Amino acid sequence: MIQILTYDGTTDADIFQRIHSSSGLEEAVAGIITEVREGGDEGLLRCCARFDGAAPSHLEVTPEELQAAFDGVDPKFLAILEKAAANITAFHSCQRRNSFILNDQTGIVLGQKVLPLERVGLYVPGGTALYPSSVLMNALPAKIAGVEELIMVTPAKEGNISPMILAAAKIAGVDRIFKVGGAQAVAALAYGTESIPKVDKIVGPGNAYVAEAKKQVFGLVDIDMIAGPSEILIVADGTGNPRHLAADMLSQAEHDKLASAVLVTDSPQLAAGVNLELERQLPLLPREDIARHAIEHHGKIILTANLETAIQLANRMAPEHLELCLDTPFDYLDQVRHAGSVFLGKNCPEALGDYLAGPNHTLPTSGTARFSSPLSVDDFVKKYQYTYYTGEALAAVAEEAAYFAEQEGLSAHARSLLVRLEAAVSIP
Ligand SMILES: NC(=O)c1ccc[n+]([C@@H]2O[C@H](COP(=O)([O-])OP(=O)(O)OC[C@H]3O[C@@H](n4cnc5c(N)ncnc54)[C@H](O)[C@@H]3O)[C@@H](O)[C@H]2O)c1
Ligand SMILES: N[C@H](CO)Cc1c[nH]c[nH+]1
Ligand SMILES: [Zn+2]
Repeated sequence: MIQILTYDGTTDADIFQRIHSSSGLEEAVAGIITEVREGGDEGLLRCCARFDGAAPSHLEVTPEELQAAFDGVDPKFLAILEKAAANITAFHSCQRRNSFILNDQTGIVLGQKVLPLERVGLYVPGGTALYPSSVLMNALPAKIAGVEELIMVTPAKEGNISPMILAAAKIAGVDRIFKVGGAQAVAALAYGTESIPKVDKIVGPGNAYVAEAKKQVFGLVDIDMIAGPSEILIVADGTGNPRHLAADMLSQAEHDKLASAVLVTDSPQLAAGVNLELERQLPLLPREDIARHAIEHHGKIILTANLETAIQLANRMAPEHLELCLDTPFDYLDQVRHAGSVFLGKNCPEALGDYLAGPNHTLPTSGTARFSSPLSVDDFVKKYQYTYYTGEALAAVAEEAAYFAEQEGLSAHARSLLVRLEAAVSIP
């Protein structure tokens, strides 16, 4: 069902879909942002009525609503959410950064302070599928970083948010939750309204409207990344199990018609076997239409001469998720340069990472793993640096620094360096 390509060293590495942008999207989103910036809550509610069918009767989820939702969720699911939260917390706790002080020169103290962001907005998608896992993956690193106030927004259907989403928010310690989604929610977080406080940074995945809104408000606030459709690239040799590999490809294909699933192997037998398995398993999926579209339009099976070439190709593609379905995957890990998250061995389906393993599932897509990283505690802190010199320490370097300034033609800089010196009698 997928065309099997033989890699000749020139196969286009630009296989993953670029960030989706439809015509008119930019203008439509700019209009929504203006409506919220100028109209505040009124503009926001108008947009909710227009794009989500109805405006919620009240914007903020009350503590009673939150508790009732939590109490209504299947206890088995609550226990799994708690377990996922514990694993995500354990992993992300290792990412904490310390401030430092450098005072190895007499009379000089240098330092860098790491501080949590004060207020962060978390977008949780709520259109076609529900992602309580994304609540945990985005909120927990923020809590670990020490963010003072975490504001969540998500679309409400008929005035209500899914109890599973609310339960995940309660477990993760989200501070306030608002029943708004889409570009209007991003605008409200960026500019603030009477009800929704302005935040310093907006994180979380969303559809094309959400992504475009994040792009347009970047600069006024920070954003995490523009996440495109899901991607998986599997490197496997002839010992791979076609049934398992096809299942892994379909796990990401079912996210989105634009999702990509790629197998790179040195085994023609495995390639053919996975192809047959894809066709066999697709009709078993409730989201067959989405997964079939993704596989048929953005699925690839690529044959390489050996595994080293397979990994070189993976590096060129810089996939969001990379599975090394090999018997000795650690032998190959050092060859990996560009990927969002790597899954090692034959017992590590990528879906483990979506929910439970602990590493983050908000990852760079569309080849951006070449220069960007998974969402982490780093996304929720900022730094400032500081410098202290005694008079003696300044005197020891002032002339050199002033000379440097003169070379740049900046004599006021030079003057400020020399004017404090004891011997600065000639400086007026
Ligand atoms: N990368 C990740 O970690 C990750 C995780 C979960 C979800 N996702 C992605 O997030 C996306 C979720 O999208 P979704 O649509 O289900 O939910 P969403 O919440 O992102 O978008 C729904 C909102 O879009 C707005 N909207 C819809 N049609 C509109 C229109 N014509 N004009 C203006 N606004 C409009 C509405 O306000 C609606 O509430 C998917 O693409 C999914 O793959 C990614
Ligand atoms: N695989 C998605 C990111 O590409 C994240 C996710 C959430 N739930 C299931 N999967
Ligand atoms: Zn997934």
